[in-house]
This record gives sequence, structure tokens and C-alpha cells, in this order.
Amino acid sequence: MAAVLRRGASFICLGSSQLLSGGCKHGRTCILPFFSSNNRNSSSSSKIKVDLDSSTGIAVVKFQNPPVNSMSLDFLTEFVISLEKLELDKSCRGVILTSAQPKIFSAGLDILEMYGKSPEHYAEFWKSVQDIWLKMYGYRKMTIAAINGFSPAGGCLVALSCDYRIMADNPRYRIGLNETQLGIVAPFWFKDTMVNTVGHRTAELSLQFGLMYSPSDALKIGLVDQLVPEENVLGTATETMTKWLAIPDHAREISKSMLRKPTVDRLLASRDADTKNFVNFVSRDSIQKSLGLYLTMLKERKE
Ligand SMILES: CCCCCCCCC/C=C/C(=O)SCCNC(=O)CCNC(=O)[C@H](O)C(C)(C)COP(=O)(O)OP(=O)(O)OC[C@H]1O[C@@H](n2cnc3c(N)ncnc32)[C@H](O)[C@@H]1OP(=O)(O)O
Repeated sequence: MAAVLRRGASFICLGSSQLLSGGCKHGRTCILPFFSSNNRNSSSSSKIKVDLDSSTGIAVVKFQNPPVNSMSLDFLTEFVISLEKLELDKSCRGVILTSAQPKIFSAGLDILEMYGKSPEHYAEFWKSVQDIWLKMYGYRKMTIAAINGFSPAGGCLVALSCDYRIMADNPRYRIGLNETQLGIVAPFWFKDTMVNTVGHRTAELSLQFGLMYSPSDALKIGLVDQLVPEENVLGTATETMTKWLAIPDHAREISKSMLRKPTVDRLLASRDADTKNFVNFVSRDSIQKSLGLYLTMLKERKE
């Protein structure tokens, strides 16, 4: 177990539940140095940057996994640990998720984690995808997605799991659950999250076609709540969070839980079966072939 301690760092998590108070359930290595000056606490693992302003109670969590913030196993592990830590921190009342990469919020799940690997790897990866959704969808604190770029599939799921979505009004960006375009299927809890946000009929069209929406179309169907000029995304998210934080935390939290718990419970009741289903599905030759073709298409598009 290797530890890296930088000068001034006072918090390190190495995948040990003792080190992350309140219980980090992940067996993998993660390093979260914690820096403090005045009311601002910053921690930066390699893929997630956290900046908590304890005077406002607002934390900004930035994805920094170049080139496209794809959600690899390491990324997901660091992400869930950062969220757990903020959830336990009494000085944090709300979390804004955004990207440190220009033009991309997140390219979704890292396809390479689902391609050419062992069944054991697929199972471990899928559990970490479940972990992040369970953490986000049931998160006790207020969450806002500040969507400053493309947000397909898993990127869209993360945004959908927040309480409020603000997107950059750039007509080139797209957001949606495009899984069918890769020849794969969004699992039932991705589908539930979409249905809960845009309604059943829109979700039917959206998931079957794997539609990717422009910001203005996403606003029309309620996939995002607000569009703002690109340079104002984070500022607007902070202002919006401040308004939401005027609501007493316990009342907002209980309301959120009442609305979301049945959806969370559905996955909790069938996590193992869902993992087995994923492993069987993604291990099939036909699915591997589809993913391989999709990766080739992404490469060739650049040439
Ligand atoms: C029954 C139920 C059972 C369960 C069934 C299973 C359910 C699984 C659910 C899946 C959920 C997902 O999120 S699946 C992931 C879906 N994601 C996507 O489709 C996004 C694909 N990516 C893109 O469209 C674009 O990359 C985009 C994000 C717009 C950025 O475009 P750019 O031109 O800026 O960048 P690119 O040149 O395309 O990409 C830069 C490099 O990153 C790579 N890259 C891009 N996206 C990547 C990704 N998601 N994973 C890995 N690598 C990725 C590219 O191949 C390039 O690699 P190099 O050429 O080597 O540099």
C-alpha cells in the first residue's frame, strides 16, 4: 500500500475504511490530500478535484480525467470516495459537479473497461458503476450538475442523478443516453432515472433511439433545467445552490428521499443479479464486437 503525502496535506485515504471516517467500502487505493486555508478546503486526487467553501457550504467537484473524463474504475473509485467524504463533512451542504476539461462534461463509462477484459474485471467495474449511482441518486446533500460540455451515456446518468441541471448553451454540445448506438442497453436503473426526469413516453423514444439532445432540445424535454452562456455555468450553479440552501436541509432531504428511495431500493434489492446480467451481457461475442467497432469508429472519426 503506497502512500503519497504532499507538503501541507493532512488527509489521505488509501482504500481503508479506518482512514475515511464513516466507512469507505472500497478496497482500492485512493489518495485524497486535504488542504485548508481560511474557509476553503481543497483536496485533489488525480482524477477528482474538490474545493469546499465552508463559509457557504458549497463544494465544487471537478472531473479531471483527460482527454474526455471517461469513467474508468479508478475514476469511479475516487469519485465515490470524494462524495462520501463530503457527505460526512458537516460544513458541506451542497455539491456542484462540473468538468475541468474544456468542452466535455464526461464521455460516460470508459468503454475500455468493458472491452477485452475478464468477467471478474467486468463485475468489479459494474459494482463501481452501481456504487456511484447509488451514492448520487440517494445523496443526502443538494447536488447540481454544471454541464459544461458533451455528456453522453454515463455522463448523462451522473447529471440526471443530481437535483438540478444547468447546461452550457452551446449548440455543439449533446447530452443523452446513447447506449443503443453502441449496441448496448442502458440497464433498468439508468432507464428509471431517465423516466423519473423526463417521463415515460419521452424516455421510450430517447432510450430506444439512443438520442443525443442539443442543449435547447434537452431543455424542452426537461432533461436539463436551465441553459446559460458557457462562461456562466459555474457561477449560475453557485447562485442556484445558494437559493436551494435557503430551504432547511432536513425538509429538503426527506422530500428527496421520499421521491427517490423506491428507485434506489429497486437496485439495492437486485445488485448481484444486475451485476451478473451485465457480466453475461458484456462478455458476449456480439457485444464485444459492437464495442470494438464503436471504438474503431471513434478513432477513425479523428483521422
Ligand atoms: C441488460 C443490461 C446490461 C447492461 C448493458 C451495459 C450498459 C452499459 C452502459 C454504458 C454506459 C456508457 O457510458 S457507455 C459510453 C458511451 N460514451 C460515448 O458514446 C462517448 C463516445 N465519445 C464521444 O462521442 C467523443 O469522444 C466525445 C465525448 C464527444 C469527445 O469528442 P472529441 O473529438 O473531443 O474526442 P475523441 O477524439 O472522440 O476522444 C478522445 C479519446 O478518448 C477516447 N474515448 C472517447 N470516449 C470514450 C469512452 N467513453 N471510453 C473510452 N474512451 C473514450 C477516444 O476513443 C479517443 O481515444 P484515442 O483515439 O486513443 O485518443
